[in-house]
Parts: sequence; C-alpha cells; structure tokens
Amino acid sequence: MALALGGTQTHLSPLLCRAASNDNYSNAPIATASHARDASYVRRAAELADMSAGSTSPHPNFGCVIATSSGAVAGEGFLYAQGTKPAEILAVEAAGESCRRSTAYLNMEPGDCHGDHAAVAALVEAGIERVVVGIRHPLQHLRGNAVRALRGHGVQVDVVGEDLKSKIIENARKSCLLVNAPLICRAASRVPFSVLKYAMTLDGKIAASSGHAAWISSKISRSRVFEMRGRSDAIVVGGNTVRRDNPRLTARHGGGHMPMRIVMSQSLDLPEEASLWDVSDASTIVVTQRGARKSFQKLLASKGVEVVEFDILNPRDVMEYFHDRGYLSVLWECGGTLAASAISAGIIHKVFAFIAPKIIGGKYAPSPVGELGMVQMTQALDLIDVCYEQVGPDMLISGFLQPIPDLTPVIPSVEETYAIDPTVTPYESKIIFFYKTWDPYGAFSNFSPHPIQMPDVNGDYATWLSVEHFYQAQKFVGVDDPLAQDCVERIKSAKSPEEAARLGRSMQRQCPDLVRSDWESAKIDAMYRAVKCKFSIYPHLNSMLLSTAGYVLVEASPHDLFWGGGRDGEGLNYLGRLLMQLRSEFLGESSASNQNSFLAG
Ligand SMILES: NC(=O)C1=CN([C@@H]2O[C@H](COP(=O)(O)OP(=O)(O)OC[C@H]3O[C@@H](n4cnc5c(N)ncnc54)[C@H](OP(=O)(O)O)[C@@H]3O)[C@@H](O)[C@H]2O)C=CC1
Ligand SMILES: Nc1c(N[C@@H]2O[C@H](COP(=O)(O)O)[C@@H](O)[C@H]2O)[nH]c(=O)[nH]c1=O
Repeated sequence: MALALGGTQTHLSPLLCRAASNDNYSNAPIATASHARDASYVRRAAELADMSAGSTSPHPNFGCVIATSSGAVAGEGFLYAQGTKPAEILAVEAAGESCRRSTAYLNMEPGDCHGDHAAVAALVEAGIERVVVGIRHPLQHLRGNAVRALRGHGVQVDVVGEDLKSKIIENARKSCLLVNAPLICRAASRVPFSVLKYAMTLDGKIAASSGHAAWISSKISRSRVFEMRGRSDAIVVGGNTVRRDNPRLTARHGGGHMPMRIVMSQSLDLPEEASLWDVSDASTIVVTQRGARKSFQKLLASKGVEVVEFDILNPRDVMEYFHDRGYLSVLWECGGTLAASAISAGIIHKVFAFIAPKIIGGKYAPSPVGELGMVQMTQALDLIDVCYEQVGPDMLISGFLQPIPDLTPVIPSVEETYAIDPTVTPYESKIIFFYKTWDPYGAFSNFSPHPIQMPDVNGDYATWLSVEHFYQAQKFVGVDDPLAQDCVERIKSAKSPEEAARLGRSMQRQCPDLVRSDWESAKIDAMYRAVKCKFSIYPHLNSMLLSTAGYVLVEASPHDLFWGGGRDGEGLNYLGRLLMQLRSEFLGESSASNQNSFLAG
C-alpha cells in the first residue's frame, strides 16, 4: 500500500474520535461485510482529509482511498492545501496500475471549482470502477457536479446516505461531516466556524482570584492547543486577557500554518508593549469601537497591527466581517466575559474544555462562561456529540453547541438567500464577483491552481504553481542581494498559493530593503503578464473569461483595496480591470481571426 501524503500533519483530530470509535469494522456483526468495508474506507478517507485541517482553508479537506476488489488498500492521498494536487490524483498516482476496476473512497464529493474536472478525470482515466462518496459537496453550485460527471463516464457512484444506507455506514458519514464541519457550518450560517476553548480547574476556575492563569492545564494539553491553533484561521481574545496574560497565541507545535491573532477591545485601553504587537511571527488585528483612542490606533498601526472599527463591537458583527474576509474557522481563547457574549450571540459552534485535576478556589476567581441570563437548570445548553479524551493528566471534553447543519435541505445559494431575506440587497445585475476559488468564477482568482510558464530575465522559462506564486516572487526579482534571491526561491517552492502569499507579504513587511525599488510601478505589469499567460494556456479558462462578455468583473476582496473592489466598492479593483482588459484583447483577437477566416473563405 502506498500513501501519497500531501503534507506533514499527522495528528488525528479529536473531532473524529467519537465517530471513529463507534464504527469499528471488526465490531460490526449486523452490518453486511460490504457495508462494513465501505464504512471503514470512507472513515479512513475522512481521517486522511483531517491530516491537513487548517492548511487547506478556506478550501475543504479532501481524502481519498483506493481499494482493490480484494479489499487491499492500493493508494491514499489527501489535499495538502488549496492549489495543491487533489487527493484523488495523489491516490491514483500512488495506486498506479492497481486502480483498474478498483473502488475509490472519498470523504467528500470533489469540488471542481476550476472547471477542469481534474479529480473526476483522474479517477476515470485510471479505470476506477466504483466511487463511494461520504458526503456531497456542501456548496450548492458545486454540489452534485462531480457525482453526475462520474456517472456520465459510466462509473458506479454510491453516495453514503442515498445509495448506501445502514447504521454502520451512517457513522462513517458522520466522520465526513465532522472533518468539514467548518465549511458546512460556515456555508449555512454566514459566520466562520467558531470553537470556544478554555482550560479550567476541577472547581471550574479559569484563573486564580488575582487573575493569574499560567498554567492550569498540563504541557501536553497546551501543545494540543498549539495544534488546534494551527487548524484555525484566527485566534480571538478580549482586551482583558491581553492586559492580564500578555499572550502570544502562536501555533508552536512545529509546522502547520500560523493563525491571525484577533483582539476584541471596546476601550482600546491596552498596553503599549505586548507580545501580540510583535507581528514578525504572526499578524494581529485589533477590532474596536468606532472612534476609540485614535492615538493608540495610530501606535498600533505603526507597529504593523491592523485596526478595524465597528459601530457596535459585538461578536456576531465581528464574525460576519471575518466571514466576508474569507475566514473558515476561528478559535476563541478568551475569558468568561467575552465567551458569554459570543455564546449569547449564537456564534459558537463547538466547545473544547480542558479540565485539570486541581482546585484553586476563590470566591471571585473567574469561570469559563460569564452571565448568560439563565435562571433554571432546564435552560442549560446541552452539548451534542460529546467526546471525552484523557490528555496527560487532564480531561478534554468537547462537543457541539449547535448541530452540524443537515445537508439535505440544500444550503441556499446567494440568489436564494436574497429571495428569502428581503433586507439583503441583491448584487447589481451585470456584475460578476469572484474571490474565493470555490466561487462560481473562482478560477479567476490568483490562488486558483493553474501553473504558468514565465520567462525570467534571461528569457529562460520557469514554471510557477500559480499566478500568486509568480506575483509574490516578482517583488524580490532583480535585487542584487542573495537574501532577495533566496526569497524568490522560497516563494517559488511554496506548497500552496496561500503559503506563497504569506511568504511574499511577510518578507515585504519585514525586509522592505529586499523589495525592488520599482515595485509600485512594476506590479501591474507583472500581474498582467501572469494573468495573460494563465488565460492563454488553459482553453477552459479562456472560454470562461470570454463567456463573461458584457459583465463587469469585480474581485470581491473586502480588504485588498488595490487589486480588489473593497467592502463597499471603495477598492480600485485592478485585478477585475486586468481581466476585463484581457477579455477585450482576446475577443478582439478572436473576431479578427474570424474575420480573416471569413475573408479567406
Ligand atoms: N484558562 C483559560 O483558558 C483562560 C483564562 N483567561 C483568564 O481570564 C481572565 C480574563 O477574563 P475576561 O475578562 O472574561 O476575558 P477577555 O478579556 O477575553 O474578555 C473580556 C474583554 O473583551 C472585550 N470585549 C470586546 N467586546 C466585547 C463584548 N461584546 N462583550 C464582552 N467583552 C468584549 C473587552 O475588552 P476591553 O476591556 O479592552 O474593552 C472585555 O474587557 C484573565 O484572568 C485570564 O488569565 C483568559 C483566557 C483563557
Ligand atoms: N491558562 C491557560 C490557557 N490560557 C490561554 O492561553 C493564552 C496564552 O497563550 P500563549 O501566550 O500563546 O502561551 C492565554 O492568554 C489564554 O487565552 N490555555 C491553556 O490551554 N491552558 C491554560 O492553563
């Protein structure tokens, strides 16, 4: 058996522990043997998908297992990050010739948001006879497309819960739902998937009465927290936690990605020096009330900390804002005051409580959740799908505060949401917005996984994994410094467009001297050349671009006011403009060539 690992994270999330333990292949006397085998491989596909949790964001997690007719595993793979090779291709490559007449098990229907049917084509071309799909794609515009395409190629497709029904297979489906719970919840609620995590003593305190809290949970529990951070797009704390703990909130387990740190502070009465203001390892955003301490906002900005003002600072508005910025999952590591506010706002989906076997006492020692206004025990919020796990000396109890939304009533599309909610203004007609690569026009994003070949200064062609890789590296090209050349190489070999963007932006921020002096005037041309190459070499992308004729193209980035259109249309939308310019060039070329062939005919 070959395992095509797309990445390095190998820890199986506690997300899966309950579903996994309930569904043991060897303990399934009442299920048919074939259902038991299907269930065990679907669950394995979910385990594989989970290995890159956090790294694929905002993309879902995909895993694939290929099993021969005798039941042997021939190949496995998982998506490492957005823009890297799909799980199905990795598994097919690992299985080689054994793919013929084998079954492929997928935790989730492939998304095919780039219109190239790469995953479906790999399975079909490899001679896969049957595909078992754990869950259909949660996003409506992608749902069912790959299942239909596979069936159209004569592949037998069994969707769990539709074509395969039994208790054991239903438990396997649960594993698939858990792995992509962030995407499913986010799609249904229009806020990121939020997890509240805290460490408390056996007598229910998250700090001593003095406010001292380092440490309640054990070292091993805290290193588990580092992994959780690595699986999240952002960590949230309140102002008081910054004042009391001076936290770093970084993922320090060696590997994985570094989440954004978000501080919610109404007063902005925060220390001038704090670990979170050092943005060399990870970025920080402070969200606050409009008009709060303008001089302190300036100080934060001078340290590279972004400040975002809200009319009224509440967890729901803040999470809706970060949803619009593309965040998939958020870890709340705040104290009880903010935790209560977030639970009351209905934006916490899951809770992780580390309980340490120690007692601190203290009448005024804080507890994990402040005032919720409940007076009867019958009002208590019951956790769903509770999981118990011993971590070193501590006990970790986790569970959902809200059920994972059912996929069967289809999550409404953007248009349907407007129809249901008349307060939401529909997009103006004749505008096509694109941003995330899973959107209907997601292939227009620079993060779409379309490698390009571009000439260097000597005219030699090199392959770049995405437009974003090329664009970020151009910042440092031609600078006479080995460190700048090293930046170019590191960006070039970044595993995903996100990694390339992160590297390019952080090196530009940290070492402005390495950025070429003409960058501001050269960047549009660099982008134009890269985008032109992409839309010239991929015929299906070229057709997609031409099909938008007559529409204004807007990159719906709420925060990039140069390449994107901004939150309220205040952005310059240079990426949209370049695409429209290219579109007219291509249309001009095709009408000229039509005219030539007409004349020739
Ligand atoms: N053991 C554990 O797991 C943890 C323990 N702790 C401990 O908890 C204590 C801090 O607890 P606590 O003050 O509750 O925590 P937080 O600081 O995390 O949350 C409260 C603060 O959040 C800010 N805030 C912004 N918007 C809101 C809102 N809508 N509702 C409520 N708060 C908002 C305010 O900051 P501002 O005042 O700046 O306006 C407020 O003071 C410390 O002793 C710390 O050590 C903290 C985290 C985890
Ligand atoms: N005290 C406490 C926690 N506290 C949380 O961790 C933050 C400190 O993180 P860092 O500075 O990155 O090490 C702190 O501000 C609070 O949010 N967490 C735990 O897992 N166990 C503990 O006992």
